[in-house]
Amino acid sequence: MGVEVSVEGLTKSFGSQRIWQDVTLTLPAGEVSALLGPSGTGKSVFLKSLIGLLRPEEGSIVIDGTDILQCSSKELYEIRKLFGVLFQDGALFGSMNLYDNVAFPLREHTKKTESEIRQIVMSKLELVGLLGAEDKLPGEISGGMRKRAGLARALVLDPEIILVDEPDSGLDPVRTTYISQTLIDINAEIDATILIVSHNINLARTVPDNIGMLFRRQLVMFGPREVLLTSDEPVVKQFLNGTMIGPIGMSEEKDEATMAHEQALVDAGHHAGGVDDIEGIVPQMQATPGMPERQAVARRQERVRSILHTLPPAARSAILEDMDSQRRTTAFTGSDAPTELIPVVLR
Ligand SMILES: Nc1ncnc2c1ncn2[C@@H]1O[C@H](COP(=O)(O)OP(=O)(O)OP(=O)(O)O)[C@@H](O)[C@H]1O
Repeated sequence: MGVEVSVEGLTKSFGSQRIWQDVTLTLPAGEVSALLGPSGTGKSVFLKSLIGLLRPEEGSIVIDGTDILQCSSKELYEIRKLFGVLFQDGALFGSMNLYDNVAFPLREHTKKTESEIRQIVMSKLELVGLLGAEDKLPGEISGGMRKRAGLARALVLDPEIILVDEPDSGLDPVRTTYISQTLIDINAEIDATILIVSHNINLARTVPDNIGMLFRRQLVMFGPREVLLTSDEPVVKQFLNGTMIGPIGMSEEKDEATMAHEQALVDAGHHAGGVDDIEGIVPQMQATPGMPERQAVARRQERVRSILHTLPPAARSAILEDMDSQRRTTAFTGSDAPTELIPVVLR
């Protein structure tokens, strides 16, 4: 199973520019979490900090018992081996075909034979749906395929933590759903801790077990998906519905006067953009039939049950409703379930 990542009081600046401050959150072991936020709020900076590519000036990042901000460079090197990272553009070598790109970390960091490498590379290419494309160069395939290849490469060293930076960037909604399904399937197959950085609303609503959001240099919230998806926070609602009405502006946050002016325009009939409010919580994606069961589901249920009393009422009732419907599904598909379904005749 993947390891827990525990971040406390993390603050990062570049010179006098504060990116975010006092960020505290725990990525539960083996669960899928997502970090959302408008462009430029420092999501990628956060992701790079987790793997030690950037160094926050305050706070701690404890991974597998080691604070990577305090440890030696040798320890950091060891901790980094736990990670698989998918960068935005897949970060593939343009002159190597997909097979060699995916094989690269194995040739670089292990003493495996070419036949062992072949077995691993082909199984990861199959997992991301790229079998048959091994001979292609990155320049000959679509952006979605490049991301899949990047994901396959991130998986070959059996990572316990997978960081994914904007898996949807440059992809159409359908390809985004396919890559979302792949991420859920990967979690089912290897039970790794996954953090996805994204501003894709569909992905946020359907993929993660836990969601956090960065805004105005703060972590607005982080917790079980139901907390953010039922939140009344204006910035969260605006983000989830993609409208222009709310605190998020074109390039940065808005002031009160701008917000009042825009609200007046909408009250006068101007369309605020975005989609209509989606009532309730969209069901979370499940692993593709035939994949192993996601171990994270049961673990998360236990964990969430233990913190239920600390959650806002709307989130609490959404969680209880979900647990109830899962119980009913399990009861129906359990050993007492009818073995034959009565066919429905459509006329
Ligand atoms: N190495 C760096 N040196 C100086 N400033 C940086 C560096 N890396 C990022 N920044 C700044 O940090 C801020 C946050 O950038 P980041 O890329 O993390 O945002 P983001 O939330 O991932 O945005 P997007 O969703 O558009 O990718 C930006 O203002 C960026 O210019």
